Amino acid sequence: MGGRGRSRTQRKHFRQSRENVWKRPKSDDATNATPDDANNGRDPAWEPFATQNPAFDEYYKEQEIVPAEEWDTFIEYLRKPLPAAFRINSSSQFYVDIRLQLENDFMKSLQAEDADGSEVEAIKPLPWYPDNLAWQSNFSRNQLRKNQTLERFHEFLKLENEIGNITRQEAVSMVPPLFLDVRPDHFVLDMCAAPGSKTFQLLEMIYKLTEPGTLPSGMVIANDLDVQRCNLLIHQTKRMCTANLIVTNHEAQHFPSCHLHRNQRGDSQIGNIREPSIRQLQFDRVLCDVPCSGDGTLRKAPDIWRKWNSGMGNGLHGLQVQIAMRGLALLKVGGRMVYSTCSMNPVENEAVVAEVLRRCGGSIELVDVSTELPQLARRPGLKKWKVRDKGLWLASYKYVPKYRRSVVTPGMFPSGKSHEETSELDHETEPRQFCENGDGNPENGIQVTDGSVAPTNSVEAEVSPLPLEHCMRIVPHDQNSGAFFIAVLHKVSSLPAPAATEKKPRPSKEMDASSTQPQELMDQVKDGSNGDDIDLSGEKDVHLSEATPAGDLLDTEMPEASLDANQNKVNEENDSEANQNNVNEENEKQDTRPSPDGKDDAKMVAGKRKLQIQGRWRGVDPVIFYKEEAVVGRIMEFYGIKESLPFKGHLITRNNDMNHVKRIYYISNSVKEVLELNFLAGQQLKIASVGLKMFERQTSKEGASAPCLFRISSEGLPLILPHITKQILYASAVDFKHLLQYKSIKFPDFVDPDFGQKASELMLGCCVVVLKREGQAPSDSSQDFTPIAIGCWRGRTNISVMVTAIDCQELLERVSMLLLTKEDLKPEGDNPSIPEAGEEGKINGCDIKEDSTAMAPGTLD
Ligand SMILES: C[S@@+](CC[C@H](N)C(=O)[O-])C[C@H]1O[C@@H](n2cnc3c(N)ncnc32)[C@H](O)[C@@H]1O
Repeated sequence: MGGRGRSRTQRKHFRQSRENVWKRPKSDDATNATPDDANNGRDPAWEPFATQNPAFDEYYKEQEIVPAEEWDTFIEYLRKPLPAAFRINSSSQFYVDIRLQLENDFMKSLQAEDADGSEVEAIKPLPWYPDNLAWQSNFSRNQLRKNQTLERFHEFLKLENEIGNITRQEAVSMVPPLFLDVRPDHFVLDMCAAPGSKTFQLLEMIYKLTEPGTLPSGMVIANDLDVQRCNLLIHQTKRMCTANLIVTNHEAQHFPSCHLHRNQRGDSQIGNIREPSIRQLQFDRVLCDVPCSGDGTLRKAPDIWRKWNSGMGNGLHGLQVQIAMRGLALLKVGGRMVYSTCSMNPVENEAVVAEVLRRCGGSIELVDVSTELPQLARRPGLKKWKVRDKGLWLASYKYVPKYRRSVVTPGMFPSGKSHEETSELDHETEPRQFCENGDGNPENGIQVTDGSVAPTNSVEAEVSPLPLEHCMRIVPHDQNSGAFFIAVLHKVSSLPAPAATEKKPRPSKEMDASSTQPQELMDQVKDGSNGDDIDLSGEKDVHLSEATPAGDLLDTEMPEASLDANQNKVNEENDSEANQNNVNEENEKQDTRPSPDGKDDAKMVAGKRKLQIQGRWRGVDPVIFYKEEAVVGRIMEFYGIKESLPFKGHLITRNNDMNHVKRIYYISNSVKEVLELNFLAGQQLKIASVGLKMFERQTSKEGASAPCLFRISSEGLPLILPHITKQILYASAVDFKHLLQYKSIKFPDFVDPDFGQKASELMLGCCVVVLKREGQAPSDSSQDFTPIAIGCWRGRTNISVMVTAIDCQELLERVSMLLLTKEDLKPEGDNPSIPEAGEEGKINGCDIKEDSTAMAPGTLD
């Protein structure tokens, strides 16, 4: 279950991110409006985007991205809106029901609409995605609102997405994780993870085959440089309710390895750790879904037509290589890394793959995955391409004018050879000698164009000797999708020394393509949501902090700039409900630089809130192992927690002040190992979010007088449920439904008097109500299905539900469907005194208040 526990900041970013991409940004209005528009009274903001760009056509024709005879179809598809796609979350309790609903109900009813003569196509499962878990629908928003069946489908999508049972995601964006071959015991790094659609898939893979109440032995670290996008990532993955995830906020190219030096051991907040189980971060799988120019998402983000230029890809190549190299350095020997972009540009794709293969000199292989996912239509990677810079087509590095050599690098070309290695033509050419506005003067055999005139093909491109045909390019017209590029890499042996120790980046040079400055490039570049339902136009995307050293060096010297590149806060405990284990931007802007001697910590108080410090990271909530034995003992005693759930060392908080801990998070064994290593290595990881929220302090007056101050959170309930022996009630279907409908019921008013009696016998405080299923004896834990349960509060006179309104709504629907199918529930008519949901009325003579909002903790009667 999901839809819970998200902060205001997260919700705001989520809303912003989902603004209609077809709406032209405000800033464009003035520039694009013509006097005619004013006179005609047209609103230029709602003009459709131009879906053409001569420079784009010229570029990709010259690169032979598709055979000449396919060009028209290719372009035609790029101009069509993209069909919507979504995935069923396979770790959802109800995933089988949802799939059945789609297969048996919606697929048929929507097909019937089609048969009625309307133009809409039915929904269909994507044939290449395993187990019918990914679907595509061709309905536009308007169509979805058009009639009742479609509207019902629309509502279904909205609700299930909000709950976390489905994820809207562009079809091609679902592909890279499928080639990672993730197993439940794997440690996985998702280097550029926000907004998190692929992280979600990775977590599902880790959780595959996991029994209720247990956790997989693997884990995922999801990283993103951008703080706002980290919030989206946290928001997205929160729906997964996982204890096996750490969200970090680093430059991927400098992701720390937490390498422990010999004999290094810790005397840290977690106490003396004798021998850590791991001595550095190494991953079985790495997903390297890098920031890119994003022209593969043109169908969904048509503003890219206008912004596109060939300099975007050139400007990102260097960063992409750095990130891929760091990923390979952090990959275990024998491990697999997937490199992917939502760009079609060979400079961001094949050129990057070729460059890392060259740098890794045989320690990395490009895997031939042509037999995997045979139903996915894709094209082999290109072996030849050219580089375009400043209106010039460059077939080889030797043609790069000297003044551009810091920008156009040898690695961008198929041979990867520098000018020393090729027969150099001496270009002392000054910038002024190149025509940038289109008179097309050939210089030393180079055809100069202005970007809007088709160049000649007089310069033959180099051909790469590497097996780049093993890369995959998905093009839109093969299966009515977006475009994507994927390469699968296998680490055969340790990287050669120079490759393993990446040089520090040269920000200004790497980023300066076609005189495009980094910030300008960031503005131009699609934020790189890689085709997912997120668009944060104008947000900072690529960020290279000045001279950040490789992560390994963090524990010796840490330049200020890299400590908190974004000057934003990762803050949780000191704030209200809004800040829950996430990157918080609504905090006051404070100086986030480290204090050289650490003495001025006490002074770091701005406004009402004290600045939080996570090890070496300022403005970030600390990660503290929670070891308050008295409190933990009380919790264990109150809920009767069995030893089957390991507790010791598995609880953390984000607050140094043990007296004011509001939330306690649960972490898996794998996450515990990483946190322990991180502490020993001097807290190199900047952790934005970690663990599963298991307990929350009850702050209401009544809550404060309960024997246990901590209630079980909705997120934590599925995990802890099989391990608790106290404070549990088993409700009949009718009473369970009534609780969901009316939120609060007095003990004598339950239909089953025995239930009311048992409820009154519980201790004051949090309790769990489990739906009694047919043939199930109360407290029978050997069920072949996951129990349906909700967190409640046993008050002085009643039981109140502590579940969000949206979760109640979803559960009501699921329970109704389930029970009606099994004929387990008498029709409502058998209980004439029970009003329909939404009515205000009485149950057995008792006043019922229909509460459309969630029963917020602390508002109990
Ligand atoms: C293509 S998107 C990732 C999409 C994501 N994998 C998904 O499936 O939802 C690229 C991401 O890289 C992030 N990014 C940009 N530069 C980065 C860097 N140097 N290190 C880490 N992340 C970076 C951007 O903030 C953006 O969220």
